Parts: sequence; structure tokens; C-alpha cells
Amino acid sequence: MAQPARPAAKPRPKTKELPEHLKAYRHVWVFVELEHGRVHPVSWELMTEGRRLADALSVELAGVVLGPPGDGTDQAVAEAFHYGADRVHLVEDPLLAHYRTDPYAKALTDVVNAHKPEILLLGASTLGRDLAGAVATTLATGLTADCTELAIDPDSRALAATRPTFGGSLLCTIMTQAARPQMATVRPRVMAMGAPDRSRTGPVVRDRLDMTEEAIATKVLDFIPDADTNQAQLAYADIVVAGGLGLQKPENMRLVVELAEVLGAEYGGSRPLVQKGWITADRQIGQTGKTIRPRLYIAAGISGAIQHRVGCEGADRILAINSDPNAPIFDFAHHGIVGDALEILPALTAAVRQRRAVTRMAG
Ligand SMILES: Cc1cc2nc3c(=O)[nH]c(=O)nc-3n(C[C@H](O)[C@H](O)[C@H](O)COP(=O)(O)OP(=O)(O)OC[C@H]3O[C@@H](n4cnc5c(N)ncnc54)[C@H](O)[C@@H]3O)c2cc1C
Repeated sequence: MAQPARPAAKPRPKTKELPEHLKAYRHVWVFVELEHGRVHPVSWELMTEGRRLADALSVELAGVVLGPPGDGTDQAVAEAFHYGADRVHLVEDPLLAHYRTDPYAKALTDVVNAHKPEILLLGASTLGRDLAGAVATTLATGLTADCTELAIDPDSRALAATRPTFGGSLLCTIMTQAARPQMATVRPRVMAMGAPDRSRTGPVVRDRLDMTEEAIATKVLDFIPDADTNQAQLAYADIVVAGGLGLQKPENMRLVVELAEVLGAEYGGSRPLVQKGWITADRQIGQTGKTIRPRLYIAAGISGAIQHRVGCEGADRILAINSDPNAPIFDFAHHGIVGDALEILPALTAAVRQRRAVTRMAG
């Protein structure tokens, strides 16, 4: 005889209490992403955000710099203070000249274990994503990737890290309640970067990399920058012009590129344009593409789906061109033109060209 169905076991209540040994973890840390002497700007965006979180918790903000001895590393340390750090943890070693997961993960894990920060933020760049995953796994702690918002939960003092889920149709807030540090990555341009204060300075705490070259499986024989990839500087462009399926044919993408050229702007598009091969993947704007924060964003023939919106709503000004007056993009655009993008784009290009010519003649 079939057994009657039994009710599912009650879920065990989750404790909000932090285990005693983790209560010593304090302060907010930002990993300063330094590669070949240059700091990725996402680090300073996170430093600005980290300052806000540290102030909310009444703790210190620290930057972690890993790199080879030299000017680039010294400069990164100085700038960390300019962008808001109260102290900098520094591991300087020739083995850190090129990014390799093993020595970087070892260095960062050891500094965390030695100084015990409660929050550790990294950029969701190629390097940051690799490093964050490796370090979170070694430390057996929680990592929330690609966050769009960070806050402090007033009851538990936990980091409330919000990120899109279910294909961007929902936002979920994740808290790491029983492990430390609480780790999160944030994509470039999601957070605003504060102005640097060049007069700020502070203490540098030096740690050693406890590793030899023999222990590292990956060897860097040479570094050859790839001239073809990531040519589009969308994330940090002042003006971006983008097209969507409303352009109707791949050859009409030319209208977007021409307007971008006369404006000295970058061009991009919605995801379907990448899928159709009209533009390259590094020009996709949105949740699974680039997040942009230009002064002006011109979106032509783009409906404004949530997955596109999250990548562009940080723009100071959004001008939408769409033939449908009810298109969702008009809900968040600052300026709208209801009409045919195939007519409006060339008209805008001609108007900008004419204005440039008049200015040149007058000058
Ligand atoms: C997991 C997931 C991740 C995603 N990530 C992204 C992402 O990163 N970026 C992204 O963009 N999308 C992303 N998408 C896809 C997203 O949901 C939308 O399907 C996509 O943004 C729609 O692209 P579109 O606006 O170009 O096309 P459509 O939605 O088809 O909109 C075309 C628009 O053009 C207008 N139009 C038509 N003809 C003209 C004309 N002649 N002149 C002016 N306007 C005209 C129409 O009124 C319409 O509003 C993702 C989807 C999923 C499920």
C-alpha cells in the first residue's frame, strides 16, 4: 500500500548571530586593482562606496594594494588615500608583477587572515572576478557577484548586497551572516567615483608574500597586449550613441556610428544586435554587457527592457528615439523623440556637422 505523503521537514531556523570567533572582523576593505602600473578606475569607484559603508559602520576604510616594487605601486598607494582610504595594506613582491591567480590569491588571503576585515570589495573586472572567486573559496566565505547596490543592514550590521537575478526580472539582497569577511564584486561604472583629495595621506601596513616562484604553476613568458579586444571604451565614454532592433537592418547601424563620430562619442547597442552580429560583444550595453555612465546617452530604436536599463540608467542625460510613444525607455529617458530613428539619426548628424562648421567659421 502506498505510504501517505509526509509533510516536508521544517527548515531549521537560521541564526543571525555571528559566531564568536568572527566578531573580531572589523573595517571595510577595497582591493585596488593594479595591472602593469595602472589602477583600474573601478577601484576608485569602490573606494567612494566603501567610504560610505565604513562611515555607516563607524569603522576604517582600507585599500589593499598588491604589486611589484616600483613607481606604479607607489602611485596606487598614494591614490588610495586620495580616494578615501584611511590606511593601505601593501604586499610588494616581484612575483606580483603580472596577474596570476596563485600568488594574488595567496597574498590577499594571507592579508585578510592577518588583519580580519569585515567587508572586502573588488571590481567585477576580468581580474577581480577571478581573484574574488579564488579568495572567497579559500576563506570559505560568502561572495555576492555583480552587485548593483550595497548597504548596511541596521539590525545585524551585515553588508546587504543587492544584485539582479532571474535574468534581471528581480533584484535580490544577499547577506553573509555566518562568515567573514563579507565579499562583493561590483562592475565598473555601477558606482559613482568621488573627487580625489590630493592632500590626504595615511599609514601603510606592509605584509610579505609567503610564496616562491617554484610554488606557482603559471609562468608568464611575455606580455603582449591584444590590439583587437576591448577597443570600445564604452564604460568611460562621455557620450554614447546606441542602436537597437528598431534600426531594422544591419546596414542602418551606420547611422548610429556616424552620429557617434561627429559627436566624438563611442557607439554601442542592445543585446539582440550582438546576437545578430551587427556589433561586437564589447559594445553591448546592459546587464550582460557594459554598464555606462556617460554625460549623454542617445538610444535609437531601443525598447528599454530592464536588462538594458540597468546598464545605462546611470547616465546624466538620456535621449531616447523611438517610434512607439509607449516604449518603456520613455519611463526613464530625460528627453524623448517619438519618431523614426532612420530619419532622426541622420538629421541629428547633419545638425551637429552644421553647428561644428558654423563654430569653426566663427572661431
Ligand atoms: C538574461 C538576459 C540578459 C539580457 N541582457 C541584456 C543586455 O545586457 N542588454 C540588452 O540590451 N538586452 C539584454 N537582454 C535582452 C532584453 O531583454 C531585450 O530583449 C533587449 O534589450 C531588446 O532589444 P531592443 O530594444 O534592441 O529590441 P526590441 O525590444 O525589439 O525594441 C525595438 C524598439 O525599437 C522601436 N522601433 C521600431 N522601429 C523603429 C524605428 N524605425 N525608429 C525608432 N524606433 C523604432 C520599437 O518601438 C521598440 O521599442 C537580456 C535578456 C536576458 C533574458
